[in-house]
Amino acid sequence: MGFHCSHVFSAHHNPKNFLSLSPVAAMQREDKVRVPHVLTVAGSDSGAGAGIQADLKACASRGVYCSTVITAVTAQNTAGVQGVNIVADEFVAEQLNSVLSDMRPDVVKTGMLPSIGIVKVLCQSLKEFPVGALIVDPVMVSTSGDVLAGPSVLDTFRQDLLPMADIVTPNLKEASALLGGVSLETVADMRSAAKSIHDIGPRNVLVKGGDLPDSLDAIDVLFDGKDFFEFRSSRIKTPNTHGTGCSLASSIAAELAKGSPMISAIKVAKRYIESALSYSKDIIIGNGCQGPFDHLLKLKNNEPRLHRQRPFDPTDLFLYAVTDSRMNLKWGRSITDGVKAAIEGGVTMIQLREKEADTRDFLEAAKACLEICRFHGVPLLINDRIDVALACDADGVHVGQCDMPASVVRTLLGPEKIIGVSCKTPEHAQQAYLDGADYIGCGGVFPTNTKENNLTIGLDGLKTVCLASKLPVVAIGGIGISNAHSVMDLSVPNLKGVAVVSALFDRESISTETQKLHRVLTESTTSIR
Ligand SMILES: Cc1ncc(COP(=O)(O)OP(=O)(O)O)c(N)n1
Ligand SMILES: Cc1nc(C(=O)O)sc1CCOP(=O)(O)O
Ligand SMILES: [Mg+2]
Repeated sequence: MGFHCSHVFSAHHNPKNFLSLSPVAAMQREDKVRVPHVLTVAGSDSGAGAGIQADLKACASRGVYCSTVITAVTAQNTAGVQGVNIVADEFVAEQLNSVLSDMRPDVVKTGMLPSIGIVKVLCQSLKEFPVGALIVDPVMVSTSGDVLAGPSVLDTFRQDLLPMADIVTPNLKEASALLGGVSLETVADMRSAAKSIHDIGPRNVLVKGGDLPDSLDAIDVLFDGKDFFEFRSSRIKTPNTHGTGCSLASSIAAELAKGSPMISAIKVAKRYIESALSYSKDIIIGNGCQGPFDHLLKLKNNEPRLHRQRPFDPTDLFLYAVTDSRMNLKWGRSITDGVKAAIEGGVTMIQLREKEADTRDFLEAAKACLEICRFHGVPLLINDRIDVALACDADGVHVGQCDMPASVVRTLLGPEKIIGVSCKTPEHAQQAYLDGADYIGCGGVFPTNTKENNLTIGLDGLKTVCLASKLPVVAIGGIGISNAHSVMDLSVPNLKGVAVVSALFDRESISTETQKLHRVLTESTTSIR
């Protein structure tokens, strides 16, 4: 700590001291991972659709660290720009010094550079602290038509900044402004503009044709000084395009920081923007005519309360129905019919265990079951198939000792989803807890024909695991109306209920059997709730 403090205090006087690590600090870094890093030098957008905020989100989404130097603070929303407060040149210089001297970004990406002084201090800083690549997004006019960098800055752009750039990414208006107002209406015009801008000095020029009239696709043209490349993506009908320019440039910067060559970086960045726009095409933020999009592809999950997953409640394990494709086939039922009947009978949790189903059929069935379960407030988990759970946004998964480790599942599914792990020993239960599971399934309590070669641990085995477990437990294996009470009567802490396959699904009436079992559990001498 002392080491860090002394450097923070000395930074203003001698920023280069940041770089001289003590041998101890250097050693501490040996086994650490250095992450790709983009520094964005841009303006703040209070509406957070564009500028610094878009850059941060785009880089985070692409898995790259992003530091920020703020050149202006704008008062901005989905209707337009209401005010701009330009940061003093000296303070932009100080921010640049702080970041570049210590954090050594791989790539610098520029956005709004609203004054000649700011462009000059940036060029000076980059000469002092060279970086792997410089991406210049020549932001001049906001998408709402407001001027963000006046014509007076253009000369400094052309003379000082563009010759240092690895790539410059103008839209049609910006390309035209850089070239003194030429008209750009066709792909051929874009090509010739890219060539002329290249003559100013940047190594690559990407002219973005999003505003090109009469074009079904969004066409961008790259000139690398030798060849032309065209990038096409489908034009997504949405008002939520505010910040696409900033985000594209940041995403290119992010890919370059990861070590991609220029063409792959542009391709990946364009694909990312296209998917994010398509995902966000119907979201509503603000009342203006151009909304932001969802860089992290998460906002749409905020469905109405009825359709949203609720937090895991251990009492959901009380009567846990596990489906079986063979039993459904035997009784001529669809998965959804089985699920509906079990819910009608009073189950408190459902797991789709469809070992034989084709992936596509399984996914479709899972989506349909999820709709039914969300409507009734019953959590729906998927057995084994993390991919299916992710694809249908199920409430969670159940995995066994030979399936994907729960720690990996947790990383893939995130903190909110429910994860259950099959355990037969206290050691399994301890590991499930450490791996971030929410509950354990413990069995086979009794012999079963449903799962081949399943080890029966008996009531004693169940008791041992329950006593050792730090997680709630659901008992499984050969449990039905005739023996459920003996499980409940164990009256051990953590035992919250029973999970059942054949006693519900290998029966003529699923709902009747479910009701009967529910009654047995409720009436059992010791309430485990
Ligand atoms: C609630 C519950 N407990 C245990 C299991 C068994 O899971 P696993 O050991 O992975 O075996 P399969 O079900 O995949 O055959 C379960 N599914 N549910
Ligand atoms: C899927 C499963 N897992 C078990 C375990 O011991 O982990 S026993 C089992 C099958 C449970 O089916 P039934 O209720 O028909 O006996
Ligand atoms: Mg399994």
